[in-house]
Amino acid sequence: MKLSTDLTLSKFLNTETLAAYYELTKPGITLTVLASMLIGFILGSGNGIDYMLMLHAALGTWLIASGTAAHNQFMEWRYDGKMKRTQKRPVPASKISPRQSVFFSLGLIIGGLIYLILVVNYVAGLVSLLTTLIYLGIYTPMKRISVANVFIGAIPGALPPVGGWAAATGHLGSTAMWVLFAIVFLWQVPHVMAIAWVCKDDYSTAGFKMLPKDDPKGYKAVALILPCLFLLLPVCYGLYWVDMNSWLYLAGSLLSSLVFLYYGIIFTRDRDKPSAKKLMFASFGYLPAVWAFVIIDLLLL
Ligand code: HEM
Ligand SMILES: CC(C)=CCC/C(C)=C/CC/C(C)=C/COP(=O)(O)OP(=O)(O)O
Repeated sequence: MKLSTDLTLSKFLNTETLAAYYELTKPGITLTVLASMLIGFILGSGNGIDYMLMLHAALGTWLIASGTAAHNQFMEWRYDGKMKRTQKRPVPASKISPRQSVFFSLGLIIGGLIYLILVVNYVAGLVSLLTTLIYLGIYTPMKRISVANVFIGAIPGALPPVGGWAAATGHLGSTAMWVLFAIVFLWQVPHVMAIAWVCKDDYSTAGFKMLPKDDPKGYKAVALILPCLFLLLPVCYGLYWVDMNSWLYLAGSLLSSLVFLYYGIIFTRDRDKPSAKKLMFASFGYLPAVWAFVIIDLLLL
């Protein structure tokens, strides 16, 4: 009995298995989610940041966000196995079994939720629970039903700054918090549409509906992307308007939004994979840039 426990433990602890579990948590997306939560926490804190509380909020959010991302990979492993982009993920590549991925992901979700409720506050816990439920319960199945999934997926995507705000303040009533929500919500539409164009064939082979129907020339995709890119300009102005940040943030975020818009316009003109790829990379840079301007502005001015 002892020997078999030791063998299971040593198998679990070998570096390849640990790397596979880490990959199951979608580290890139999860880290950006964590950064968005921290921005909500810092702005929600006003002048006095409680660093200990911030650390607890980060740990709880990291646990539940990782678990949520891992559970999405469990739910989609058969479809992921059909796409070039995702077929090397741990479950389709048989590095982790579906059963192991369920235990691991549910453990992280439940652990993170309890941690947030007990150590941070129940509002932050409830926001995270709502995030997980919308992402796994509505968005994930909807990806195979309708392109409207982008507007549903954008809700859990944009809730982490709200969770951060709730963690710092214990409540949800603030214009600045909804401005943060709007920035991430609007950013996701070009982010997702650009990726959907780049991975067009892959997504349709796996049966995902990520692009508008009957849109071979990409006009419908452009109609979704451009309004969001234009709206990011006044929405970014919102944080300056509510006095959360000053001119340095304003200049940096408007410049970032203009660069993002520029790549949106290039895509509007060309509507092909190379221009979609450029827009996709611009989307990867946009949020980190805006968050960096929020922080630099707070530190310097
Ligand atoms: C409906 C919403 C979203 C969809 C469908 C989506 C989809 C994707 C996909 C498919 C990729 C991989 C692109 C590639 O293979 O090159 C990606 C990359 C990325 N996404 Fe998103 N995403 C969404 C929302 C978000 C949110 C809310 C965040 C974080 C706040 C985020 C952060 C990132 C980051 C950092 C990357 C690049 C690194 C990586 O691939 O892990 N995404 N996204
Ligand atoms: C605090 C907390 C619970 C945070 C969780 C937030 C979270 C996981 C947001 C994900 C946003 C999103 C829609 C990603 C794309 O997933 P996808 O399934 O389209 O990506 P894929 O095709 O690469 O699997």
